[in-house]
Amino acid sequence: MNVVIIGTGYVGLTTGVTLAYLGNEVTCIDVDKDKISMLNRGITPIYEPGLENMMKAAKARLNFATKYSECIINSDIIFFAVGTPPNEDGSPNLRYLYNAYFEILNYLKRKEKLTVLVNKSTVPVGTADELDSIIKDYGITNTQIVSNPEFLRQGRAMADTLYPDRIVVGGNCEAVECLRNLYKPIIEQSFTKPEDIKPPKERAQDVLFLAVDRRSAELAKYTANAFLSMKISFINEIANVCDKVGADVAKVAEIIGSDPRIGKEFLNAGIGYGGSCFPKDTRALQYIANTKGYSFKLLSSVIEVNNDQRLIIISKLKNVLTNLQGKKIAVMGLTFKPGTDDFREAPSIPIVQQLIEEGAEVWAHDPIAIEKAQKFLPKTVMLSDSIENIFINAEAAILLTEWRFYRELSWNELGKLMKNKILIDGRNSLDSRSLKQLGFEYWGIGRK
Ligand SMILES: NC(=O)c1ccc[n+]([C@@H]2O[C@H](COP(=O)([O-])OP(=O)(O)OC[C@H]3O[C@@H](n4cnc5c(N)ncnc54)[C@H](O)[C@@H]3O)[C@@H](O)[C@H]2O)c1
Ligand SMILES: O=c1ccn([C@@H]2O[C@H](COP(=O)(O)OP(=O)(O)O[C@H]3O[C@H](CO)[C@@H](O)[C@H](O)[C@H]3O)[C@@H](O)[C@H]2O)c(=O)[nH]1
Repeated sequence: MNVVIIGTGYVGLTTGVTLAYLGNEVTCIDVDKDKISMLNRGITPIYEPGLENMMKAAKARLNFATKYSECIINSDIIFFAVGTPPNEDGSPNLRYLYNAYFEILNYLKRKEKLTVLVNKSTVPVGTADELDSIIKDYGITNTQIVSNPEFLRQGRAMADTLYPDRIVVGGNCEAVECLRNLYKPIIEQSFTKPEDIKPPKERAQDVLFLAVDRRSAELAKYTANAFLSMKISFINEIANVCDKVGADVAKVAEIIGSDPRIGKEFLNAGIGYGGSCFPKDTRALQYIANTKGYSFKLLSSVIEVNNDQRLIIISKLKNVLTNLQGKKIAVMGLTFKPGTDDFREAPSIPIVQQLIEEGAEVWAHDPIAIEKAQKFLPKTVMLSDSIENIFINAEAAILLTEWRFYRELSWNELGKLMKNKILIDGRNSLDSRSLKQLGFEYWGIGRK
């Protein structure tokens, strides 16, 4: 099939490369000239394991462009994967999506064959209906809009796309069948498996294809993210209770998680969730409910708990150091989670800002994103490629992103560089027992 992807970010690029790999002719369009120029040179602008290799493998069927052009006329399916970032009030900004739709209207008018327009961007309930009526007002009748929410995780985007649990398509029959056909190799798992992209260990055998109405598909995306965020905020509150009563949150999570009704995923306590989706989508769902006169109390608490949780690490530091004025603090990990170079809503940003406000001298390290960090952190933060540098004379170290790199460090040697061997693990990721044996004063989140 002829596919056009509008918006070549995490979602658009992953989708475009995958669909080309599966045998479709794909054109990826983006207004960002630098991104397209990199892609045309075979370089991926984002860090996603397996993406670059798959892009190479699909090269013959993959085009990148900055201009909407004749490819729209020839397309069977057009995906919209532009950003929907939050406005000040939490509502999603739909400017990019509407702009993209307006850009293609003139081309659609010239088309004879049916075009399926696919909303992959996360959008409020009713957006597809609204776009549908705008298109009809322009006298265009040969299009059908479907909602096809995306559930990939950054850092695992390729595996999540090739080996998803489910594919959700909301829309009317003809368009839904067109997408079922497009996704057939994934639904049936009948493609050549790339060697460097492994399926998740516990994946169900069949990929569920869920054909629903558009509004349910649109709401399901927000619901999934809100529910996962709720699990994280819930376990974080349990961790805070653990700290008060002397229990271990990892043990509590293991016990409750072994009940399949609860499930063991997303029960890692820490400094809260970040990233481009959970903070944005929880606020968007809260906003959507509010606009309909419904106050979503549980979701408001999920958001509030997450905001407070980020700064818990500062209180823990102050408990051991009394005050932070003039003290060197080593910060490990800056991206919002391991496996990505993304800083959107990274907890490291408010934490580092607060450390600076408290007068600390902040030295920070990240295994892959130290250059990018300059754009997001205050200028006074000393960013270093060398883990040793940040530990020299440090009064304490804090871990904010659980990169494997930090678990594999030679802690004995690093401890010798520090002024005080104090370690606060904001992700409960380090081996507390061996660190204590090495003489570290170790504090986790909700760990005895
Ligand atoms: N990042 C994720 O993990 C993820 C997962 C699931 C769903 N989503 C949703 O998917 C959507 C896209 O997210 P993303 O992270 O890929 O965004 P992104 O910011 O990485 O990419 C969006 C791209 O769209 C481009 N763009 C904006 N306006 C355009 C236009 N008019 N024409 C062509 N290109 C245009 C931008 O230049 C940018 O490259 C969002 O709604 C997001 O909530 C994201
Ligand atoms: O037990 C956990 C699991 C995650 N997190 C944090 O939660 C955030 C989000 O993590 P993750 O879900 O792995 O990353 P994303 O790439 O943001 O993916 C989420 O957001 C995407 C965008 O909507 C969805 O498509 C995915 O299904 C959804 O998992 C990160 O800050 C993690 O550190 C925790 O604190 N504890």
